[in-house]
Amino acid sequence: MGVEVVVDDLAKSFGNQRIWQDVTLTLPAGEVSVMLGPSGTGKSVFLKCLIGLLKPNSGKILINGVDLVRCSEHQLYETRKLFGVLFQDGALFGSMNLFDNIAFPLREHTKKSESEIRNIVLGKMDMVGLAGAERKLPGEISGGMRKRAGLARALVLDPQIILVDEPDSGLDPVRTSYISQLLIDLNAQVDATIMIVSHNINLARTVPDNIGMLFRRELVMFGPREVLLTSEVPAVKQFLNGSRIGPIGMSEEKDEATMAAEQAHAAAGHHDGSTEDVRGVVPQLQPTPGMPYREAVRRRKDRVMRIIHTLPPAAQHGIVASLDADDRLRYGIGAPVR
Ligand SMILES: Nc1ncnc2c1ncn2[C@@H]1O[C@H](COP(=O)(O)OP(=O)(O)OP(=O)(O)O)[C@@H](O)[C@H]1O
Repeated sequence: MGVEVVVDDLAKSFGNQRIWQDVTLTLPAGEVSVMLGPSGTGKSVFLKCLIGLLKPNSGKILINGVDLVRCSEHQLYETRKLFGVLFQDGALFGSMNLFDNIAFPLREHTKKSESEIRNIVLGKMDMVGLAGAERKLPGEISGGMRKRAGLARALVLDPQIILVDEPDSGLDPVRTSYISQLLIDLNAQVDATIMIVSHNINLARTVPDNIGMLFRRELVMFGPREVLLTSEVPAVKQFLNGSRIGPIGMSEEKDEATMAAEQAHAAAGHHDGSTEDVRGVVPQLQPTPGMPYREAVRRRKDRVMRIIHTLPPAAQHGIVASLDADDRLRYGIGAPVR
């Protein structure tokens, strides 16, 4: 099973440009989490801090008892072995075919024989739906296939934590849905802790167990998906509906007067630019039939039911509504009122 990642009071600046501060959250072991936020709010910076590519100014990142912010180079090197990362563009070597690209970490970091490497690479390529494409060069395949290849490469060392930077960037909505399904299927197969950075609303609504959002140099929220999907916090609500109405502006922030003028414009019947008005908790993606049971589901239900009394009423309602008869029995909750 994947490992828990505890982030405590993390802050990051470049020179005197504060990116974010007070970021405190826990990525629960083996669950899928998404970090949302408008462009430029520091999602990729957060991801790079998690893997130790960037150093936060203060705070802690605890993995298996090691604080990545203060640990030795050796501990950082060892802890990094737990990670698999899919960067935005797949970060493939253009001159190597897919097989060699995916084999690269195995050849660099292990002493495995070529026949073992072949078995692992073909297995991972099959897992991401790329069987038969071993000899293709990155320049000969679509963006979606490059992402799959990047994902296969992220998987070859059997990571316990998988970080995925904007899996939807450059993909059409249909290919984005396929990659969303692939991420859930992977989680069912490998049970790793997965953190996805994205601003794709559909992916955020349907894939993760937990959602967080960065805005105005802070973590606005992080919690079970039901909390953000039912949130009345203006920035969260605006973002999840892709609307112009709310505190998020063209260059991140808006003043009160602009907000009031836009609100009045919308109230007068003018369209707010959103094509999405989805309310409440939409169903989460399930693994494709034939895939193993996703262990995170049971663990997450147990975890969320332990803290349900601390969550807002709308989120509680969404969680209870998603329970089946067996769950209700398990958690001692009565039948729904008809
Ligand atoms: N190495 C760096 N040095 C200086 N500034 C940086 C560095 N990396 C990122 N930044 C700045 O940090 C801010 C956040 O960037 P980041 O790429 O993390 O945003 P993001 O939320 O991932 O955006 P997007 O959704 O558009 O990818 C930006 O202002 C960026 O210019």
